[in-house]
Parts: sequence; C-alpha cells; structure tokens
Amino acid sequence: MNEFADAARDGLSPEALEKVLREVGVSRYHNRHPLHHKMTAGSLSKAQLQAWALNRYCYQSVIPRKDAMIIARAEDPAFRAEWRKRVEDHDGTDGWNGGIARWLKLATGLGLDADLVKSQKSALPATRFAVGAYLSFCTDRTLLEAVASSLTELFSPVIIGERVPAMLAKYDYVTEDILEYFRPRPAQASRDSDFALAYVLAKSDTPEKQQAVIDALVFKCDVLWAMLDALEQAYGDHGHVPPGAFDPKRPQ
Ligand SMILES: O=C(O)c1cc(C(=O)O)c2c(n1)C(=O)C(=O)c1cc(C(=O)O)[nH]c1-2
Repeated sequence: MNEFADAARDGLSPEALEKVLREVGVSRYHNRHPLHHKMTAGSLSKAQLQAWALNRYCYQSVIPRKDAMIIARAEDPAFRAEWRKRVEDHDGTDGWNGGIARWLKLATGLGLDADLVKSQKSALPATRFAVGAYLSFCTDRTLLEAVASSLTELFSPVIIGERVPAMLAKYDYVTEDILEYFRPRPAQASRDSDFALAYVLAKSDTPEKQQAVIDALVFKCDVLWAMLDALEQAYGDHGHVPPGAFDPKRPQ
C-alpha cells in the first residue's frame, strides 16, 4: 500500500486533486533516484551513460505507440487532434526526423552503434518489462487512466533542467549537439501536460475516478523508477549484467 492509496476516499475538489498529483511527483518522480543524482554529479562512467541511453531508447520508442493507442481509444476528434502532436514530436514526418531520431543521435554520440540501439535486443529485461507494462496500461485501462499516466510530464522539465546543464558541465565528451533531444522537450512537455491535466481534472468526477488517476500516476512513476533501478542493478559498482544484455566489457 502506498501513501496515496486512499487519497481520494472522501472526494477531492479539482484543486485538491491537482495538489495530490503534484505531491506524487515530489515524492516518486525519477529525479529522486540515486542514479539520477550520480548522473548530475558527474560520477557515472561513459559505459554507464551508454547503458542509460541504450535502455532509455526502449522508452522513447514505445511513447508514440502508446500515444497512438490513446488516440485510437478517444472518440472526440478535438482530443485526437491535440494528442496526435505527441506522435509527430517523436516520429517526425518520416519516422526518422523527430524525437526518436534525436535520441538515437544521443546514443550514437556516446559511442553506441545505431543498429544495436534500434534493435533493442541488448536492453535489460527489466527495461523491456517496464516499457511493455506502460504500453499495456495505456491499452487495457480506461482512457482517463491512460491520459493520467502521461502526467509525469508535469515534472519532466524539472529533471531535464537538472540533467542537461550537469551533463554538459561534468562530462567532457557530452556536447550540446548530442543533447539536442532535450532542447524542445520542456516546451512540448508543458503543452502536453497542461492539456492532459485539464482533461484529468475535468473528467475525474467521482472519488473512484480520482483515485484511479492518482494510482495511474503512481504506476507511471514506478515505471520510470524501475528503469533506473534496473540500470543500477546491472551496471552499478557491484552489479551484474543479465545474459545477452549490453556489456561494455565485451564487443557487441
Ligand atoms: O527526460 C526525462 O526524464 C523524461 C521523462 C518523461 C516522463 O516523465 O515520462 C518523458 C520524457 N522525458 C520525454 O522525453 C517524453 O517524450 C515523454 C513522453 C512521456 C509520456 O509519458 O507520454 N513521458 C516523457
């Protein structure tokens, strides 16, 4: 049982619901994870940064798929028109001139082979499970829960603002060009999370729905947290790399 498990028991005003959702971010968003702190302190090796970029590619590549799933489930054309901007942000106009391509640029800029990253075959099992759980969540739960699960984007400008200046300052091989992925993200995330938050606050009109959206955001924070846990377990100082996963000590 988590601390938000019955936060909506007595029913919440929209303002109170927003406050709880923001508290979820304060206590559970992945900018609290030790691996993020090590990254911003400059204490990760290049191999550890490579592992982060390679694994995070799985997350990037599932985002437009889960967004397409949300679009398919939405009956309101105005909702779909708004939401499809997210798919365009990641896929671009031809699949390879949007966010996914820019993530690949980050990974190759760190020295990884593009085909290895794209294949996702060297990602950690736990990364693939976490990312798969996100796609399943957006497929199987209500549309309201799927929308609420995107609300981690309320907090992503904060972590990007911590990560990017620190990476540029602490790792001499990291350049602005490599980190181009993050440049448009804070503005895109604010646009997207404003829309998603207004939707969630308007549609959560019972205590049950309010609890469901809180739970959805907790779930999503767990997805992001689990991905960093998996990296620490595999590539931390006393970690062990699962069979078949990216191993910096072996040729790929
Ligand atoms: O850099 C980050 O830590 C971070 C976090 C998140 C997030 O909070 O889910 C997203 C992104 N980046 C991101 O770039 C992105 O496109 C994105 C889409 C979504 C989503 O759930 O729809 N989250 C995120």
